[in-house]
Amino acid sequence: MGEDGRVSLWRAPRAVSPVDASVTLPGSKSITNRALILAALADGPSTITGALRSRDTDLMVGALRGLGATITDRHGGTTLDVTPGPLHASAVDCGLAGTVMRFVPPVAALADGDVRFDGDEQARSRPMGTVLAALRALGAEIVGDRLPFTVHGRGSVRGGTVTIDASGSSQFVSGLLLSAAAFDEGVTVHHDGKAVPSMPHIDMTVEMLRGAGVTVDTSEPNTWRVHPGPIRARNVTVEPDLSNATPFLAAAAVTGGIVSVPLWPHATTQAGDAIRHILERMGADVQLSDVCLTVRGPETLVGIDIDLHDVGELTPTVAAVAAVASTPSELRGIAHLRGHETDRLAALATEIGRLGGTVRETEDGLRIEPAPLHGGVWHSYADHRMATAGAIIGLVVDDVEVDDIGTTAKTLPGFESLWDSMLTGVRS
Ligand SMILES: O=C(O)C1=C[C@@H](OP(=O)(O)O)[C@@H](O)[C@H](O)C1
Ligand SMILES: C=C(OP(=O)(O)O)C(=O)O
Repeated sequence: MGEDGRVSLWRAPRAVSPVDASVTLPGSKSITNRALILAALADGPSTITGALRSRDTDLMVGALRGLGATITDRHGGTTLDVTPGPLHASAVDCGLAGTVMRFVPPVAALADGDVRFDGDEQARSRPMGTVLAALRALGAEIVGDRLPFTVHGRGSVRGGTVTIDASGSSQFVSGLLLSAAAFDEGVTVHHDGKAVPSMPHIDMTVEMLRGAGVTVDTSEPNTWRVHPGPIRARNVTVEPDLSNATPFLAAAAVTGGIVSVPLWPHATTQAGDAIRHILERMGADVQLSDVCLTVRGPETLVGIDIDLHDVGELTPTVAAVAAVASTPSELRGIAHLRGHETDRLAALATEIGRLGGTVRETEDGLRIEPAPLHGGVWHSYADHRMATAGAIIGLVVDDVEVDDIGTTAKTLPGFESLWDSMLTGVRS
């Protein structure tokens, strides 16, 4: 925001030559926020190393501190020491963070006292009703169906079995599972509806619960059963955020350059790992070594026909690459993106269209045709991944200006300087 109250424009740097850089990314938002919830409910103190510090993770730290956990930091903030405490009345600011608004209410239901939730104006339209109705069915008392709402915590929650339609967000399932072991009877979640999106994120939840000694039964399809019992305190090291790596790897793809990301895990539940195969299918050469992932962009980038249902978080990056590809792309299976930070399908169609692109919003995705793009203002809609999508296009299109580049602080503070360093070939 400028001094006059208007959102300032960031001139997206144009790549004057193919990029050639190594970019080290901070920790994963999704892993950090899960680790924080589990540590706050654990049976002793834990340490989280390599944590992401960003708006979304700071909101999670603030929420859990307010509820009673003691959280201190070291090493510039990226090592977090978490000591659980009795959970009590509080007020939670969710900002625009899906992980805070969906993961913290079950923790609040365990508190002794009222916990009021609110967030950004834009967060008030993000879907919440499914999680709150499920919590009520499990014995919690809640007033409201979307932000703002109040959880009347009574110190314990009965738990049991609940059937929900999680086709709107995997976070509905993850949120219930993360606290479930602390409910008297544990929780069994059945999903009934169209396919659940972002399944790798539910796998991440299950894997992290099991890592903390919680018994989770996933033997029946669309059913997750968490047994009641202690959540073991443990020290966790957070992987780099692979979704946040995708704009940098896309930079190699669109400029015909080369970008390496150190510490890319060989086995991971992060959705961002899918970028390897996506960029390969679009013509890039992708190599995963013991030390890093390296993407070399092709001479001619081709479009892609792909179902992104499992990895919807990558859509803004993939759409930006597709917008400058030589052949059409069809991105499918992502109707649920209409409930993300903003309606991402409408936002991408509008903004690529504004720069001269040909994009059609379909029932469950986007169809993007090759077209010569020109400069203009790219609107971010307070969405970090919209802002980085504008930056990708701006590498190869003159005079693209991104409004509110600062919104990238939701998950990647300092994005602009990391982007500049990539362009100047600094190896971070
Ligand atoms: O659990 C998580 O950490 C996330 C789950 C996904 O949400 P949806 O299932 O709503 O897409 C993903 O898009 C989001 O960025 C993070
Ligand atoms: C959908 C996203 O975030 P949130 O955790 O707020 O849902 C995202 O980061 O792409």
